[in-house]
Amino acid sequence: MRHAHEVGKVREAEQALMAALPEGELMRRAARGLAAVCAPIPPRAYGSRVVLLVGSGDNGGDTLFAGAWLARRGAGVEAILAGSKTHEQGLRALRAAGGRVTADEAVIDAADLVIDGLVGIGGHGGLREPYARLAERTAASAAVVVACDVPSGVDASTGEVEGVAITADVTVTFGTYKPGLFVDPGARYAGVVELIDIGLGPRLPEPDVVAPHSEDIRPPRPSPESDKYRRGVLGLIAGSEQFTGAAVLAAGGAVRGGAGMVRFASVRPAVDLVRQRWPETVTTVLEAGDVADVGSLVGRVQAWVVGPGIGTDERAEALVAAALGSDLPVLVDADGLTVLARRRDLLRRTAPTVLTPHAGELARLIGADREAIEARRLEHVREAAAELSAIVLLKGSTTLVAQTGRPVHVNPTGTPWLATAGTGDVLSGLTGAFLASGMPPLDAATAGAYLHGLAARFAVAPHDRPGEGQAPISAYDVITALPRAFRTLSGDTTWAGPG
Ligand SMILES: NC(=O)C1=CN([C@@H]2O[C@H](COP(=O)(O)OP(=O)(O)OC[C@H]3O[C@@H](n4cnc5c(N)ncnc54)[C@H](OP(=O)(O)O)[C@@H]3O)[C@@H](O)[C@H]2O)[C@@H](O)CC1
Ligand SMILES: Nc1ncnc2c1ncn2[C@@H]1O[C@H](COP(=O)(O)OP(=O)(O)O)[C@@H](O)[C@H]1O
Ligand SMILES: [K+]
Repeated sequence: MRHAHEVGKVREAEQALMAALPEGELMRRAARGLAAVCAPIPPRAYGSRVVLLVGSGDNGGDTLFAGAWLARRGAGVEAILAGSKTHEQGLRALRAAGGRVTADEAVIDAADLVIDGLVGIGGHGGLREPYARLAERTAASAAVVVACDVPSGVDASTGEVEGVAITADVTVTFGTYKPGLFVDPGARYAGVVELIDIGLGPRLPEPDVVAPHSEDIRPPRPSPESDKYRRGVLGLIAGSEQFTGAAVLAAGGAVRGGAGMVRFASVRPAVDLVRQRWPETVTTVLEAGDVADVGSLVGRVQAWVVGPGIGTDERAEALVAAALGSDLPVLVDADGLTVLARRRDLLRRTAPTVLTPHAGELARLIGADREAIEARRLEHVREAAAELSAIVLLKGSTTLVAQTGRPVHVNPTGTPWLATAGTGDVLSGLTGAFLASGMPPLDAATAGAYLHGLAARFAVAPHDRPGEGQAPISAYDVITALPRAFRTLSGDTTWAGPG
């Protein structure tokens, strides 16, 4: 897992470490790390044009020291001092190394490399002038842009961006990742993120946000003792007279997600279609009076998924109530979430509940504004998990999974091509398969988002070659690419079976 800490925790750890080190040592480590990442970037070491954007705090200090290092190795370094004051030792070091100070902002236009040291973790609110103007000019230049610690204008703790921010190709961050580098909109501005170890690690507390690596994703694998029941039976309630496709897609996610069995219940047209496409499912046709008894009609299951395409009428409400009335893990998605917005009482239960809203659905659930959720995803997903007593997977650009008392999990896979109807249904079926296997719900949701996003990437660019173009995908293509996504996980590439 990559760990990210909010600013307050970074500052505390930094204070403790600083007290144990000679003065200036921490900044030296940060600046050396920044310079080492920057050094190979310009087309030539000698005579390359490097511009430093220097603010009034220590972020500017790091940048000046890194600039001094580059100047000593032959780069032409010019610093724009944009703050009300400047880090004095940093400025002395730059001048001693042959770097210059300039007031001419046009140097940005011709730069090979711009290092953004305007603000780091001390930033708050939108960028003020002249910082905003410098950020815009930098965006218009052809220079490679490296942000020191965080792109200026991005809130390090939340990823919020108010107005203009530096758009970086690379962000060199110190001591620990910052949540704002993982979560949109901030993540979009960060580019590739490089972490520099400055010795903070042992002094850091529990992370606020974590991003899994592929080795952290461990979907259930059958063992020699497995049978279909022990692998986990998923009960899936999806589809209606009007919406049948959602049922087929959710069933596909569950089947390809490795459920031992999928028991599917719905009205006749949805059952017929699911049977046709996924004959391996065991189906139950629900007549008008069957709804409240769906649990006993379907038979034994280890988890439920309810919601995709069920509509939002009274019948749908009864289906959601029936699933949540069980003492099993239940994932509620799509129409099921719309029903829950008016029946939050159904969430009072002891077994785990997983909710998989997009921002619009979450807005209805917690009575918030959709735009506010998009702008401050971390805050809202945490709030929702606490308020709804559920594990909440918030979909969209950067999917987040929150469970109260645990770091928020941020999904590193996915692609904007996923923004197409039906892909969410695949995710709910897939995650349901993991829940049915007995996986803890936070892990199930994290693994679901990861594999779903990876499958989508494979579907978009199947050959995985550098420079390969991308093509639009359907939700069905994501299902088809799921086996390949599973196989990339560590340990799944070699077959050590019989023979
Ligand atoms: N922590 C660590 O482990 C280590 C930290 N290190 C480095 O220190 C950095 C933190 O330095 P820092 O505390 O001096 O704050 P910093 O980010 O330079 O900004 C403060 C200045 O910005 C200004 N300002 C704020 N918002 C603004 C806005 N919207 N628009 C315009 N201006 C704005 C604000 O002005 P004010 O609002 O107070 O008037 C204040 O003057 C950190 O990111 C890392 O690079 C490393 O050296 C070693 C290890
Ligand atoms: N801009 C985006 N970038 C990356 N992924 C996105 C983006 N927008 C949507 N997605 C993903 O696409 C899927 C859409 O799900 P959802 O909105 O529930 O669609 P549907 O209800 O039609 O199935 C989710 O997995 C979501 O995370
Ligand atoms: K910065």
